[in-house]
Amino acid sequence: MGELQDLTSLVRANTALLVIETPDEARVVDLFRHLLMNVWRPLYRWSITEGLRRVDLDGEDAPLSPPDATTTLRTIRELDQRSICLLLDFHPYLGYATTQRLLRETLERRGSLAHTLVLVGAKIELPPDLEHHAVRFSLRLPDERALLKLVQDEAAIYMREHGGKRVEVDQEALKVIVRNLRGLSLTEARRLARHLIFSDGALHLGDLPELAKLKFELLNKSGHLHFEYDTARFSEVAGLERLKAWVNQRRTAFTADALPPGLDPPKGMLLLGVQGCGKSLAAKAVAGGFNVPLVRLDFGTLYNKYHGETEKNLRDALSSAEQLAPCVLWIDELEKGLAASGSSEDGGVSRRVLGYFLTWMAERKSKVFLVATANAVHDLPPELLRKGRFDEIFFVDLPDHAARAEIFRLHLARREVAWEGFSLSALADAADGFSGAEIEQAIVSALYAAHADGVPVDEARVVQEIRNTRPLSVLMAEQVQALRDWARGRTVPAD
Ligand SMILES: Nc1ncnc2c1ncn2[C@@H]1O[C@H](COP(=O)(O)OP(=O)(O)OP(=O)(O)O)[C@@H](O)[C@H]1O
Repeated sequence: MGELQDLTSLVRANTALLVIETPDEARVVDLFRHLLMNVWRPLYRWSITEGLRRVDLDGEDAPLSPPDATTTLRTIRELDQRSICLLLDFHPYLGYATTQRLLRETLERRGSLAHTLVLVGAKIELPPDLEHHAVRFSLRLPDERALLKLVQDEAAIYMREHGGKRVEVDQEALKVIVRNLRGLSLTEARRLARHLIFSDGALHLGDLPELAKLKFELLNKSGHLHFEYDTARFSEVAGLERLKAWVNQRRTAFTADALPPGLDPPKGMLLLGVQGCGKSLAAKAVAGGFNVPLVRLDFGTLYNKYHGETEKNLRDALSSAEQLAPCVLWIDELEKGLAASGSSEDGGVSRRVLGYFLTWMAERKSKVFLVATANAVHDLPPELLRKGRFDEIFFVDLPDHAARAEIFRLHLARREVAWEGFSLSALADAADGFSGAEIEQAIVSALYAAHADGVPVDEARVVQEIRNTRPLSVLMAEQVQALRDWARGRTVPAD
């Protein structure tokens, strides 16, 4: 059913109080004007500046009474036909006892007809007494056709204001921009489109990072998501060949406008494994490869001692991520947020959080690709590892000889060291048992040492730093082996 039909049903059912949270006030008024074709009732609109006016007629009537909140409610109670009253930004006045009481009596229809009151505002919190009278209604967000039209309108405005100068449009970029405006209300999308167009009179691929950042700032209302400015490319990741091929196969299905027949959008993967072997880097590379924003959810910050708040925080964070779709949602150290304990020690909070998270994973349809990373696999709840939760569970092990050589090459090159003069194979031999992070650290230490001596870094110094390092695979040999044993049969090797 469309949103107009949904609203019509609610009005026909004589719903006493509708609450619509949106910045698109004008769209709500429009929608209700259309609704009058399905169910005829007088339509009134109120704001503190304009007072209560009837607006279903061709023009707009003069205000019925002074605009203050209590007089308005009294006027509404005296209306002699069942009416719809749109109250724009009325909720601040609910802080007053008289207003609150009057509204409650109106909703309970004591001495007045069965009017439908509609509270409209960007964010509406109701006193508990009123909340149970309210039906919250979400406006459907504009689709790509509406967004494309909006961008074109803004481009036309730009042209008018710049003496006929046309906006330079890269058609490929336009498609991606419109796709990335999804999840925003019309007002928000218009603001961002205007910003991109008016900043340089053009729409091009270079606008995408700015758009992703602005959209994130608008949508991360919960504050639990972090926007990761740094994504990566798979060319910066050594090894992990099977994982790369797997992601590559899913790229077009994730980014395509229309899904290939018979396929659901890929949902995500879990990366388990040894510390410092590139799990976080791979998460960043997935976002870079899909060309979508990367947002990180810090599970640890969701926990709150007040009853129900933790679940609410998770709900808000996941719903912000869905509004940001298409995006990659990265949950680092998943085991910290969803520890296997799930006992009643915490009043069942971790059980409920896990339950909500599993349902979300199973039921979501939006293009949020989840990349969860974890080190302490024994702490993960078994439900999470069951087949079908993630599309795939990869085990990221220590890099093999070829991957180590590639890690040396990548990191020497990144630090502008002429790696051609180094024997990458000899370095890879020396760094047997090292993680990528440890190799990177050895290069950095060698660079510091060479800098202090005022000479360029050479292979011998890097080898020296490697010899000075006791890698985690030695220091924690038993844990690493236990991890590998656990992973066998339960996960797919990433390499
Ligand atoms: N396969 C790799 N290719 C290139 N660089 C790597 C690789 N593995 C690790 N590194 C380097 O080590 C750094 C740290 O790795 P990263 O944080 O991705 O590991 P991790 O597995 O997520 O570790 P942790 O479990 O400790 O969070 C990376 O930023 C990168 O510079």
